[in-house]
Amino acid sequence: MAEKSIAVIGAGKWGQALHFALSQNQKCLITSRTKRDIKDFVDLQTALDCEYLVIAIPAQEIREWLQENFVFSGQKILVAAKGIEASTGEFLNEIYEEFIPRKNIGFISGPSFASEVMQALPAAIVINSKSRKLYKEVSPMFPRFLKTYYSDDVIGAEVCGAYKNVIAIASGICQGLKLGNNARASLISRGLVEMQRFGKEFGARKSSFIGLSGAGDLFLTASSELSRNFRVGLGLAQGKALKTILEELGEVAEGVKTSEAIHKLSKKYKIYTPIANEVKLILEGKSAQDSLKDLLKS
Ligand SMILES: NC(=O)C1=CN([C@@H]2O[C@H](COP(=O)(O)OP(=O)(O)OC[C@H]3O[C@@H](n4cnc5c(N)ncnc54)[C@H](O)[C@@H]3O)[C@@H](O)[C@H]2O)C=CC1
Ligand SMILES: O=C(CO)COP(=O)(O)O
Repeated sequence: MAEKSIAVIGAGKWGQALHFALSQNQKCLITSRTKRDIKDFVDLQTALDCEYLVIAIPAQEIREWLQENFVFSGQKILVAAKGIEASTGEFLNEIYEEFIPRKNIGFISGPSFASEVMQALPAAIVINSKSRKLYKEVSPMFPRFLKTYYSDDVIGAEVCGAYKNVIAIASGICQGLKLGNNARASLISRGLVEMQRFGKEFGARKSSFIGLSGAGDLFLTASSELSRNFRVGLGLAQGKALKTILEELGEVAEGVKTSEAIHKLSKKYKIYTPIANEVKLILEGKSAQDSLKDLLKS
């Protein structure tokens, strides 16, 4: 295995942005399931032979990808996805830990639109890992414009990153329905409370929700059309079918499937998750008007 070699797996928006960022301080390779004409592109095996892997494959695809492609040989992994597996309600750390020792895994969280990272605009992210050693190794790999913080609250970061996508859909609906800035701010702040209540059930730390991973990423995603999840909400408010919205988007909006996962988990553990529940119902066809107005009334 080469020394301090690093590769990004998955050449979507975030994978390419992370490749750009990580290429500032060292050579960084990139691969994806289809061959791409992009700088540093290598085949999957060459990428898998690297010591550090940044895996930027969407949450719903990761289990199958790991089963089919991954053999652990000491690699250290940074997980870039933000979502919860809908079919099982399992968190990504649970899935990854079936394949890789916990001490070798870190999760990237925080407010970080790929398009802004691609322009080298400043941002702050969190590397969440049970291993501070891993953080110390990977932190210098990031460029100056991406300031890194450390947290060991892996589950907190995961809940924040996944849940904010669902609230961003709700916020996009709110915006699309022209319910006003007051309504949107209320929705976002109640969303933060809801995320925290949900996370508490799984051992997430309160402080993560008021930091970069929680409030930081939620405020970003739930108030900008740069967010794919927010745009899903706008489309729903316009009465478009989900299928059409997702086809037009052409990129992943993790909040769609994550709302199913949250529903599954909140039912199982009896957690009060009113916003996520309404988002799931709207995605299934309930009128966005009725849903959001009811939610903000009750
Ligand atoms: N775009 C952004 O600003 C950010 C995205 N994220 C997260 O990163 C993850 C990826 O998002 P994006 O790259 O933006 O999405 P994207 O839709 O642009 O790209 C997803 C990539 O995953 C690949 N992929 C999908 N299924 C696969 C499979 N089964 N095997 C191999 N590759 C597969 C696709 O070919 C595509 O290249 C998501 O979980 C997202 O929430 C996190 C932070 C920022
Ligand atoms: O997670 C993100 C920014 O931190 C990106 O959000 P979207 O997937 O909604 O575009």
